[in-house]
Amino acid sequence: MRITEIVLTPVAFRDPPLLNSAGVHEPWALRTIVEVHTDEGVSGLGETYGDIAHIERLRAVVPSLIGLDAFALGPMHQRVAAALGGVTGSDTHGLTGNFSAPGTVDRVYSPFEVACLDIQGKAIGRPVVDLLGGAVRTEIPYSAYLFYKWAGHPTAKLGDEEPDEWGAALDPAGVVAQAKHLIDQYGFKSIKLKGGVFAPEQEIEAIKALRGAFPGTPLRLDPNAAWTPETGIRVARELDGIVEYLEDPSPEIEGMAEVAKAAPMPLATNMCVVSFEHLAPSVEQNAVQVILSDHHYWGGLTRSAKLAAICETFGIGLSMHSNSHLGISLAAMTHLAAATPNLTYACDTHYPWNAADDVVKAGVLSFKDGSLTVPAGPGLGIELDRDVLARLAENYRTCGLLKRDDTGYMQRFDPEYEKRRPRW
Ligand SMILES: O=C([O-])C(=O)C[C@H](O)[C@@H](O)C(=O)[O-]
Ligand SMILES: [Mg+2]
Repeated sequence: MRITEIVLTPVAFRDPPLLNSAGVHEPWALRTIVEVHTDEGVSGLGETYGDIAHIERLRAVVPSLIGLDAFALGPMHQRVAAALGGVTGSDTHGLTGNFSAPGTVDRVYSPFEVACLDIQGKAIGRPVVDLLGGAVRTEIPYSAYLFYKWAGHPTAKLGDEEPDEWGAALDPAGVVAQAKHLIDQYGFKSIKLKGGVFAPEQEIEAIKALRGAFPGTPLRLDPNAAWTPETGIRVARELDGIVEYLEDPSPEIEGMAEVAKAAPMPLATNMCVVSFEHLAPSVEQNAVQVILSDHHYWGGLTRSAKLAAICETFGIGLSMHSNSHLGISLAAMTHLAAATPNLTYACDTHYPWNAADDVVKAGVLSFKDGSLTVPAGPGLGIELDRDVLARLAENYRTCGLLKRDDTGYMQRFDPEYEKRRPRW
């Protein structure tokens, strides 16, 4: 079953003004939809970042994948590495941390691997989860992903925004209201708050307000490395018994290791351990106790399964990370989570913030009690909505954005704003 054609479609979809330690989300989030076609008429889908440097790398490797067997994933990884040669420039996206050449190969390979697994599943009439070892669970819990947020995107200056359907969340009461909104709609049973926006005292207060409003619900706080190790230790002690893990309190493996020595709860990361070469130094220093896997940068679903085995070997917990994404990514995340026994935490997803613009036909990916049922159809079990795809591709052509730039967008409204890590 040979690959005959690969179509890359960059898309843009609406994104609310979600705040984080690097700035604020722009009005459009970018992704690339990957379609792989074969000589047997079976096609597969993948989804990845939409930043221009990443798209250029995807384009650069496509010719070397034409003619390859859709089952030849090992050779495919080698071909991607060879086509990228000595990777230069930055392939970072958002707040996903350290750039490295092997990590870039894994990022570029990932959507092609997912599309080929979709093809393989369709060819043998089985869901992708069966290609990953079979489902150890069929309902995949996701967490309510809360963000501090402006009421809407400003027109010219901060304060002139038209409120969107979510409204503002700029203090503990706003955060609790947002949690209620998300939980009422989706039924989530655990909560993550994206922090690193306000001084740690306010974010501790917000977590305590969530604890009061949702007793017994597992909570997490993620300031994306906005705190010095000293601040990280102070916050960790304040949140003892309140959060199930603290995510990326401080920058780098060394900073996390320092916090970990004193923190009463596990530390999690999607910033300092984001590629296979980061695992050994992290294990040596016991820097993190939970890794947020993400198939978009761990090299697809099969390499994420390898990460899971390494975590099991070293007694490291496993959770799942997300960035702004659409339903192809969500379906892939769900199959992976279903096949990964030691993924014991509810997965992150940005999907509720972007669901209105999904390129996947409605019906399959619908949350019940905070969980998704693993799609049962062959492959990823989803279908592309070509009308939506065409609309989002047109958005991409007209939106004027070529890469994610949370800091630059923030500076339009606050010229003094600087990205600082750590800030407190
Ligand atoms: O857990 C995380 O660090 C993320 O989800 C990274 C994302 O870039 C998030 O901070 C965002 O969307 O602003
Ligand atoms: Mg994180």
